Amino acid sequence: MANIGDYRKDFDILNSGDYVYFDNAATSQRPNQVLDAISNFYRTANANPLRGLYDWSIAATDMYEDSRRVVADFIGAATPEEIIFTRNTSESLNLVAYSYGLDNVSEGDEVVISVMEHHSNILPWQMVCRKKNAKLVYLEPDEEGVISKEEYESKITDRTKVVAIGHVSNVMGVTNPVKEIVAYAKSKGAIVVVDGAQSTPHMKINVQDLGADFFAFSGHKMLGPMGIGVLYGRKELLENMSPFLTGGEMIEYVTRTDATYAELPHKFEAGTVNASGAVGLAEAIRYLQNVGFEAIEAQEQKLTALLMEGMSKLPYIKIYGSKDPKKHCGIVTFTIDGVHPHDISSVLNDDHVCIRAGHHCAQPLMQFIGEGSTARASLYFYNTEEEVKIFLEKLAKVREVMGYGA
Ligand SMILES: Cc1ncc(COP(=O)(O)O)c(CN[C@@H]2CONC2=O)c1O
Repeated sequence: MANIGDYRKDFDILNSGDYVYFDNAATSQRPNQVLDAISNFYRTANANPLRGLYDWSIAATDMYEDSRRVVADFIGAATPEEIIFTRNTSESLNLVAYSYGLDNVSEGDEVVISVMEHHSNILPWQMVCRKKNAKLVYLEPDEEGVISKEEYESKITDRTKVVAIGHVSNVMGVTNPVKEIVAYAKSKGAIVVVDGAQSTPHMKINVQDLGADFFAFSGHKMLGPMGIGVLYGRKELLENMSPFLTGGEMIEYVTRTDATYAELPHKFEAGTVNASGAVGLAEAIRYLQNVGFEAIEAQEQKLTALLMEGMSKLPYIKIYGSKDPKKHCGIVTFTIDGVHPHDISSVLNDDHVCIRAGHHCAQPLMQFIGEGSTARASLYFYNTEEEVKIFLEKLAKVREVMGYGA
Protein backbone atom coordinates (compact mmCIF):
# COMPACT_ATOMS: atom_id res chain seq x y z
CA MET A 1 0.00 0.00 0.00
CA ALA A 2 1.63 3.26 -1.12
CA ASN A 3 1.97 6.10 1.35
CA ILE A 4 -0.28 9.08 0.42
CA GLY A 5 2.85 11.21 0.10
CA ASP A 6 4.20 8.89 -2.62
CA TYR A 7 1.81 10.34 -5.20
CA ARG A 8 3.11 13.92 -5.15
CA LYS A 9 6.06 12.95 -7.35
CA ASP A 10 3.57 12.46 -10.23
CA PHE A 11 2.67 16.18 -10.23
CA ASP A 12 5.58 18.03 -11.84
CA ILE A 13 4.01 21.48 -11.30
CA LEU A 14 3.92 20.89 -7.55
CA ASN A 15 7.61 20.00 -7.48
CA SER A 16 8.88 22.70 -9.84
CA GLY A 17 9.28 25.55 -7.37
CA ASP A 18 8.18 26.81 -3.97
CA TYR A 19 4.49 27.38 -4.71
CA VAL A 20 1.84 26.20 -2.25
CA TYR A 21 -1.29 25.41 -4.31
CA PHE A 22 -4.40 25.72 -2.10
CA ASP A 23 -7.03 26.43 -4.81
CA ASN A 24 -8.05 22.85 -5.62
CA ALA A 25 -11.79 23.61 -5.43
CA ALA A 26 -11.26 25.82 -8.50
CA THR A 27 -9.25 23.24 -10.41
CA SER A 28 -6.95 20.38 -9.43
CA GLN A 29 -3.46 19.65 -10.74
CA ARG A 30 -2.77 16.77 -13.20
CA PRO A 31 -0.46 13.78 -12.68
CA ASN A 32 1.96 12.79 -15.43
CA GLN A 33 -0.12 9.67 -16.08
CA VAL A 34 -3.04 11.86 -17.25
CA LEU A 35 -0.79 14.09 -19.37
CA ASP A 36 0.84 11.01 -20.91
CA ALA A 37 -2.54 9.43 -21.71
CA ILE A 38 -3.64 12.58 -23.56
CA SER A 39 -0.32 12.82 -25.39
CA ASN A 40 -0.52 9.11 -26.30
CA PHE A 41 -3.95 9.64 -27.85
CA TYR A 42 -2.60 12.37 -30.14
CA ARG A 43 0.58 10.46 -30.91
CA THR A 44 -1.03 7.11 -31.73
CA ALA A 45 -4.77 7.35 -32.45
CA ASN A 46 -5.63 10.92 -33.38
CA ALA A 47 -8.55 11.00 -35.81
CA ASN A 48 -12.11 12.28 -35.76
CA PRO A 49 -13.94 9.50 -33.91
CA LEU A 50 -17.39 7.88 -34.41
CA ARG A 51 -17.77 8.27 -38.19
CA GLY A 52 -14.50 7.27 -39.87
CA LEU A 53 -14.15 3.77 -41.36
CA TYR A 54 -10.35 3.66 -41.21
CA ASP A 55 -8.07 2.28 -38.47
CA TRP A 56 -7.16 5.53 -36.71
CA SER A 57 -10.75 6.74 -36.48
CA ILE A 58 -11.85 3.30 -35.23
CA ALA A 59 -9.05 3.40 -32.64
CA ALA A 60 -10.08 6.91 -31.55
CA THR A 61 -13.71 5.78 -31.26
CA ASP A 62 -12.71 2.75 -29.19
CA MET A 63 -10.66 4.92 -26.82
CA TYR A 64 -13.53 7.40 -26.50
CA GLU A 65 -16.20 4.78 -25.80
CA ASP A 66 -13.88 2.84 -23.45
CA SER A 67 -13.54 6.10 -21.49
CA ARG A 68 -17.32 6.36 -21.27
CA ARG A 69 -17.45 2.86 -19.77
CA VAL A 70 -14.81 3.84 -17.21
CA VAL A 71 -16.91 6.85 -16.17
CA ALA A 72 -20.11 4.79 -15.98
CA ASP A 73 -18.45 2.23 -13.69
CA PHE A 74 -16.84 5.00 -11.60
CA ILE A 75 -20.17 6.58 -10.61
CA GLY A 76 -22.33 3.44 -10.65
CA ALA A 77 -24.43 4.24 -13.72
CA ALA A 78 -26.64 1.39 -14.95
CA THR A 79 -25.26 1.62 -18.50
CA PRO A 80 -22.69 3.72 -20.42
CA GLU A 81 -25.57 5.22 -22.46
CA GLU A 82 -26.42 7.20 -19.32
CA ILE A 83 -23.09 9.06 -19.54
CA ILE A 84 -23.08 12.24 -21.65
CA PHE A 85 -19.72 13.94 -22.16
CA THR A 86 -19.96 17.74 -21.92
CA ARG A 87 -17.40 20.52 -21.49
CA ASN A 88 -17.94 20.90 -17.74
CA THR A 89 -20.46 20.92 -14.89
CA SER A 90 -21.93 24.22 -16.12
CA GLU A 91 -22.79 22.74 -19.52
CA SER A 92 -24.14 19.57 -17.91
CA LEU A 93 -26.52 21.55 -15.69
CA ASN A 94 -27.60 23.77 -18.58
CA LEU A 95 -28.35 20.65 -20.64
CA VAL A 96 -30.79 19.44 -17.97
CA ALA A 97 -32.42 22.86 -17.62
CA TYR A 98 -32.89 23.35 -21.36
CA SER A 99 -33.67 19.78 -22.43
CA TYR A 100 -35.65 18.59 -19.39
CA GLY A 101 -36.69 21.76 -17.54
CA LEU A 102 -38.25 23.70 -20.41
CA ASP A 103 -40.29 20.68 -21.51
CA ASN A 104 -41.45 19.55 -18.06
CA VAL A 105 -41.84 22.64 -15.87
CA SER A 106 -45.14 24.48 -16.38
CA GLU A 107 -46.75 27.68 -15.11
CA GLY A 108 -47.30 27.56 -11.36
CA ASP A 109 -44.81 24.71 -10.84
CA GLU A 110 -41.87 25.14 -8.47
CA VAL A 111 -38.15 24.48 -8.83
CA VAL A 112 -36.27 24.07 -5.55
CA ILE A 113 -32.57 24.90 -5.22
CA SER A 114 -30.45 25.99 -2.26
CA VAL A 115 -29.02 29.44 -1.56
CA MET A 116 -25.58 27.76 -1.44
CA GLU A 117 -25.65 26.82 -5.13
CA HIS A 118 -22.93 27.77 -7.57
CA HIS A 119 -24.21 30.14 -10.26
CA SER A 120 -24.11 27.20 -12.71
CA ASN A 121 -26.95 25.64 -10.68
CA ILE A 122 -28.87 28.87 -10.16
CA LEU A 123 -28.95 30.73 -13.49
CA PRO A 124 -30.26 27.81 -15.62
CA TRP A 125 -33.17 27.42 -13.19
CA GLN A 126 -33.82 31.17 -13.09
CA MET A 127 -34.08 30.90 -16.91
CA VAL A 128 -36.50 27.97 -16.75
CA CYS A 129 -38.72 29.65 -14.14
CA ARG A 130 -38.72 32.95 -16.02
CA LYS A 131 -39.62 31.34 -19.37
CA LYS A 132 -42.28 29.04 -17.87
CA ASN A 133 -43.63 31.45 -15.27
CA ALA A 134 -42.75 28.97 -12.54
CA LYS A 135 -41.46 29.73 -9.02
CA LEU A 136 -37.87 29.33 -7.87
CA VAL A 137 -37.75 28.30 -4.18
CA TYR A 138 -34.55 28.50 -2.12
CA LEU A 139 -33.53 26.07 0.64
CA GLU A 140 -31.69 27.98 3.38
CA PRO A 141 -29.00 26.30 5.54
CA ASP A 142 -28.15 26.95 9.18
CA GLU A 143 -25.00 28.84 10.18
CA GLU A 144 -22.81 25.79 9.49
CA GLY A 145 -24.34 25.32 6.05
CA VAL A 146 -26.53 22.38 7.02
CA ILE A 147 -29.91 22.07 5.26
CA SER A 148 -32.24 20.59 7.86
CA LYS A 149 -34.94 17.96 7.32
CA GLU A 150 -37.52 20.51 8.42
CA GLU A 151 -36.20 22.96 5.79
CA TYR A 152 -36.37 20.64 2.79
CA GLU A 153 -39.61 18.96 3.88
CA SER A 154 -41.26 22.38 4.25
CA LYS A 155 -40.17 23.64 0.82
CA ILE A 156 -40.36 20.54 -1.40
CA THR A 157 -44.10 20.10 -2.04
CA ASP A 158 -46.55 18.62 -4.53
CA ARG A 159 -45.90 21.75 -6.64
CA THR A 160 -42.20 20.92 -6.93
CA LYS A 161 -41.21 19.56 -10.34
CA VAL A 162 -37.40 19.80 -10.05
CA VAL A 163 -34.97 19.87 -7.14
CA ALA A 164 -31.45 20.98 -8.14
CA ILE A 165 -28.96 20.64 -5.30
CA GLY A 166 -25.21 20.81 -4.83
CA HIS A 167 -23.68 17.69 -3.26
CA VAL A 168 -20.86 19.72 -1.63
CA SER A 169 -20.79 23.53 -1.36
CA ASN A 170 -17.74 25.15 -2.99
CA VAL A 171 -17.82 27.77 -0.21
CA MET A 172 -18.98 26.06 3.00
CA GLY A 173 -17.49 22.67 2.16
CA VAL A 174 -20.60 21.10 3.66
CA THR A 175 -21.94 17.85 2.24
CA ASN A 176 -25.71 18.14 1.77
CA PRO A 177 -28.02 15.22 2.74
CA VAL A 178 -28.60 14.47 -0.94
CA LYS A 179 -29.80 10.87 -0.54
CA GLU A 180 -32.48 11.99 1.92
CA ILE A 181 -33.47 15.00 -0.18
CA VAL A 182 -33.77 12.77 -3.26
CA ALA A 183 -36.00 10.30 -1.42
CA TYR A 184 -38.27 13.07 -0.15
CA ALA A 185 -38.39 14.84 -3.52
CA LYS A 186 -39.39 11.60 -5.25
CA SER A 187 -42.16 11.08 -2.68
CA LYS A 188 -43.50 14.42 -3.92
CA GLY A 189 -43.14 13.48 -7.60
CA ALA A 190 -40.13 15.68 -8.34
CA ILE A 191 -36.94 14.77 -10.17
CA VAL A 192 -33.53 15.63 -8.66
CA VAL A 193 -30.44 17.10 -10.35
CA VAL A 194 -27.26 16.80 -8.27
CA ASP A 195 -24.30 19.12 -8.83
CA GLY A 196 -21.38 16.83 -8.04
CA ALA A 197 -18.57 19.21 -9.04
CA GLN A 198 -17.13 19.42 -5.51
CA SER A 199 -17.99 15.92 -4.30
CA THR A 200 -16.84 13.63 -7.14
CA PRO A 201 -13.12 14.50 -6.66
CA HIS A 202 -13.29 13.66 -2.96
CA MET A 203 -15.64 10.75 -2.30
CA LYS A 204 -17.01 7.57 -3.81
CA ILE A 205 -20.15 8.38 -5.85
CA ASN A 206 -22.90 5.88 -6.64
CA VAL A 207 -25.66 7.65 -8.54
CA GLN A 208 -28.08 4.72 -8.22
CA ASP A 209 -27.53 4.57 -4.45
CA LEU A 210 -28.07 8.36 -4.23
CA GLY A 211 -31.18 7.95 -6.40
CA ALA A 212 -30.21 11.00 -8.47
CA ASP A 213 -32.03 11.45 -11.76
CA PHE A 214 -29.15 13.60 -13.07
CA PHE A 215 -25.61 14.05 -11.73
CA ALA A 216 -23.05 16.54 -13.09
CA PHE A 217 -19.30 16.94 -12.58
CA SER A 218 -16.11 18.27 -14.22
CA GLY A 219 -12.93 16.42 -15.13
CA HIS A 220 -10.64 19.35 -14.28
CA LYS A 221 -11.50 19.23 -10.58
CA MET A 222 -10.47 15.59 -10.27
CA LEU A 223 -7.04 15.36 -11.97
CA GLY A 224 -8.57 15.35 -15.49
CA PRO A 225 -8.07 17.90 -18.29
CA MET A 226 -10.13 21.07 -18.67
CA GLY A 227 -12.91 20.90 -21.26
CA ILE A 228 -14.37 17.53 -20.32
CA GLY A 229 -17.38 17.19 -18.03
CA VAL A 230 -20.02 14.56 -17.44
CA LEU A 231 -23.78 14.51 -17.18
CA TYR A 232 -25.24 11.29 -15.84
CA GLY A 233 -28.96 10.91 -16.56
CA ARG A 234 -31.40 8.07 -15.99
CA LYS A 235 -31.86 6.41 -19.39
CA GLU A 236 -35.64 6.67 -19.41
CA LEU A 237 -35.41 10.44 -18.86
CA LEU A 238 -32.67 11.03 -21.43
CA GLU A 239 -34.56 9.00 -24.07
CA ASN A 240 -37.56 11.35 -23.76
CA MET A 241 -35.54 14.59 -23.81
CA SER A 242 -34.94 16.84 -26.82
CA PRO A 243 -31.31 17.36 -27.86
CA PHE A 244 -29.51 20.32 -26.24
CA LEU A 245 -26.99 21.22 -28.97
CA THR A 246 -27.59 20.11 -32.57
CA GLY A 247 -25.32 19.50 -35.55
CA GLY A 248 -22.93 16.75 -36.60
CA GLU A 249 -22.71 13.27 -35.01
CA MET A 250 -26.06 13.55 -33.14
CA ILE A 251 -28.38 12.72 -36.08
CA GLU A 252 -29.70 9.66 -37.84
CA TYR A 253 -31.25 11.33 -40.91
CA VAL A 254 -31.61 14.96 -42.09
CA THR A 255 -33.84 16.37 -44.83
CA ARG A 256 -34.30 20.00 -45.87
CA THR A 257 -37.03 20.38 -43.30
CA ASP A 258 -36.51 17.79 -40.59
CA ALA A 259 -34.16 15.45 -38.80
CA THR A 260 -34.19 12.31 -36.68
CA TYR A 261 -31.67 12.03 -33.87
CA ALA A 262 -29.04 9.48 -32.90
CA GLU A 263 -29.52 6.98 -30.07
CA LEU A 264 -28.17 7.69 -26.60
CA PRO A 265 -25.69 8.98 -25.70
CA HIS A 266 -24.78 10.51 -29.07
CA LYS A 267 -28.05 12.48 -29.30
CA PHE A 268 -26.53 14.83 -26.71
CA GLU A 269 -23.00 15.02 -28.14
CA ALA A 270 -23.08 17.40 -31.12
CA GLY A 271 -20.03 18.03 -33.28
CA THR A 272 -16.50 16.70 -32.93
CA VAL A 273 -16.22 15.27 -29.44
CA ASN A 274 -13.43 15.92 -26.96
CA ALA A 275 -11.96 12.43 -27.35
CA SER A 276 -8.59 13.30 -25.81
CA GLY A 277 -10.39 14.91 -22.86
CA ALA A 278 -12.41 11.76 -22.28
CA VAL A 279 -9.25 9.66 -22.45
CA GLY A 280 -7.59 11.99 -19.95
CA LEU A 281 -10.61 11.81 -17.64
CA ALA A 282 -10.60 8.01 -17.74
CA GLU A 283 -6.91 8.00 -16.76
CA ALA A 284 -7.67 10.47 -13.95
CA ILE A 285 -10.36 8.10 -12.66
CA ARG A 286 -7.95 5.16 -12.73
CA TYR A 287 -5.41 7.28 -10.84
CA LEU A 288 -7.96 8.28 -8.15
CA GLN A 289 -9.11 4.67 -7.81
CA ASN A 290 -5.48 3.62 -7.31
CA VAL A 291 -5.01 6.22 -4.57
CA GLY A 292 -8.36 5.27 -3.02
CA PHE A 293 -11.01 7.59 -1.60
CA GLU A 294 -10.39 6.37 1.95
CA ALA A 295 -6.77 7.54 1.75
CA ILE A 296 -7.80 10.77 -0.01
CA GLU A 297 -10.41 11.56 2.65
CA ALA A 298 -8.02 10.74 5.50
CA GLN A 299 -5.28 13.01 4.14
CA GLU A 300 -7.70 15.87 3.42
CA GLN A 301 -9.24 15.63 6.89
CA LYS A 302 -5.82 15.54 8.56
CA LEU A 303 -4.62 18.60 6.64
CA THR A 304 -7.90 20.49 7.13
CA ALA A 305 -7.74 19.85 10.89
CA LEU A 306 -4.18 21.23 10.98
CA LEU A 307 -5.24 24.23 8.89
CA MET A 308 -8.32 25.08 10.97
CA GLU A 309 -6.50 24.52 14.26
CA GLY A 310 -3.75 26.94 13.18
CA MET A 311 -6.22 29.51 11.85
CA SER A 312 -8.23 29.35 15.09
CA LYS A 313 -5.19 30.81 16.89
CA LEU A 314 -5.56 34.04 14.88
CA PRO A 315 -8.45 35.90 16.60
CA TYR A 316 -9.10 38.17 13.64
CA ILE A 317 -9.93 35.26 11.33
CA LYS A 318 -13.50 34.01 10.81
CA ILE A 319 -14.00 30.57 9.25
CA TYR A 320 -17.34 29.76 7.54
CA GLY A 321 -19.08 26.39 7.68
CA SER A 322 -18.78 23.67 10.30
CA LYS A 323 -16.33 23.85 13.20
CA ASP A 324 -15.60 20.17 12.48
CA PRO A 325 -12.69 19.83 9.95
CA LYS A 326 -14.22 16.51 8.85
CA LYS A 327 -17.18 18.43 7.38
CA HIS A 328 -15.26 20.70 4.99
CA CYS A 329 -14.22 18.42 2.11
CA GLY A 330 -10.87 20.23 2.16
CA ILE A 331 -12.51 23.64 1.69
CA VAL A 332 -11.84 26.39 4.27
CA THR A 333 -13.51 29.73 3.50
CA PHE A 334 -12.52 32.63 5.72
CA THR A 335 -12.24 36.39 6.25
CA ILE A 336 -9.63 38.49 8.06
CA ASP A 337 -10.96 41.51 9.98
CA GLY A 338 -10.15 44.70 8.12
CA VAL A 339 -8.49 43.05 5.11
CA HIS A 340 -10.27 42.64 1.75
CA PRO A 341 -10.13 39.02 0.53
CA HIS A 342 -8.48 40.16 -2.71
CA ASP A 343 -5.67 41.68 -0.62
CA ILE A 344 -5.35 38.43 1.36
CA SER A 345 -4.86 36.55 -1.91
CA SER A 346 -2.41 39.12 -3.31
CA VAL A 347 -0.27 39.23 -0.17
CA LEU A 348 -0.19 35.43 0.01
CA ASN A 349 0.70 35.29 -3.67
CA ASP A 350 3.78 37.43 -2.93
CA ASP A 351 4.87 34.44 -0.87
CA HIS A 352 3.85 31.96 -3.62
CA VAL A 353 0.76 30.75 -1.77
CA CYS A 354 -2.22 30.26 -4.12
CA ILE A 355 -5.74 30.67 -2.72
CA ARG A 356 -9.04 31.92 -4.18
CA ALA A 357 -10.70 35.21 -3.22
CA GLY A 358 -14.02 36.63 -4.37
CA HIS A 359 -17.62 35.47 -4.48
CA HIS A 360 -16.77 31.99 -5.81
CA CYS A 361 -19.71 32.21 -8.28
CA ALA A 362 -22.00 31.95 -5.26
CA GLN A 363 -23.25 35.54 -4.81
CA PRO A 364 -26.64 34.61 -3.27
CA LEU A 365 -24.66 32.70 -0.62
CA MET A 366 -22.35 35.70 -0.06
CA GLN A 367 -25.48 37.83 0.45
CA PHE A 368 -26.90 35.17 2.79
CA ILE A 369 -23.77 35.18 5.00
CA GLY A 370 -23.50 38.98 4.77
CA GLU A 371 -20.19 39.17 2.90
CA GLY A 372 -19.33 40.70 -0.50
CA SER A 373 -16.48 38.26 -0.92
CA THR A 374 -14.37 35.81 1.07
CA ALA A 375 -11.00 34.07 0.87
CA ARG A 376 -10.85 30.31 0.36
CA ALA A 377 -8.12 27.73 0.84
CA SER A 378 -8.96 24.34 -0.68
CA LEU A 379 -6.82 21.24 -0.25
CA TYR A 380 -6.38 17.97 -2.09
CA PHE A 381 -4.67 14.70 -1.21
CA TYR A 382 -1.33 15.75 -2.74
CA ASN A 383 -0.94 18.74 -0.40
CA THR A 384 1.33 18.28 2.61
CA GLU A 385 1.61 19.15 6.30
CA GLU A 386 4.66 21.27 5.45
CA GLU A 387 2.52 23.30 3.03
CA VAL A 388 -0.09 23.85 5.75
CA LYS A 389 2.65 25.12 8.07
CA ILE A 390 3.93 27.50 5.36
CA PHE A 391 0.37 28.72 4.67
CA LEU A 392 -0.26 29.43 8.36
CA GLU A 393 3.07 31.24 8.74
CA LYS A 394 2.36 33.50 5.74
CA LEU A 395 -1.29 34.00 6.75
CA ALA A 396 -0.18 35.28 10.17
CA LYS A 397 1.79 38.06 8.42
CA VAL A 398 -1.03 39.35 6.17
CA ARG A 399 -2.44 41.95 8.56
CA GLU A 400 1.04 43.20 9.37
CA VAL A 401 1.85 43.57 5.66
CA MET A 402 -1.45 45.45 5.25
CA GLY A 403 -0.37 47.94 7.92
CA TYR A 404 -2.24 46.56 10.93
CA GLY A 405 -0.62 45.59 14.20
CA ALA A 406 0.37 41.90 14.30
C1 LIG B 1 -20.29 23.49 -6.81
C2 LIG B 1 -19.87 23.86 -8.22
N1 LIG B 1 -20.75 23.68 -9.23
C3 LIG B 1 -20.44 23.99 -10.50
C4 LIG B 1 -19.20 24.53 -10.81
C5 LIG B 1 -18.88 24.85 -12.27
O1 LIG B 1 -17.87 23.96 -12.69
P1 LIG B 1 -17.21 24.23 -14.12
O2 LIG B 1 -16.56 25.56 -14.01
O3 LIG B 1 -16.24 23.10 -14.32
O4 LIG B 1 -18.36 24.22 -15.10
C6 LIG B 1 -18.25 24.74 -9.80
C7 LIG B 1 -16.91 25.35 -10.15
N2 LIG B 1 -16.15 25.80 -9.04
C8 LIG B 1 -15.64 27.09 -9.11
C9 LIG B 1 -14.66 27.35 -10.22
O5 LIG B 1 -13.56 28.09 -9.58
N3 LIG B 1 -13.73 28.08 -8.20
C10 LIG B 1 -14.90 27.44 -7.85
O6 LIG B 1 -15.27 27.19 -6.72
C11 LIG B 1 -18.59 24.41 -8.48
O7 LIG B 1 -17.71 24.58 -7.46
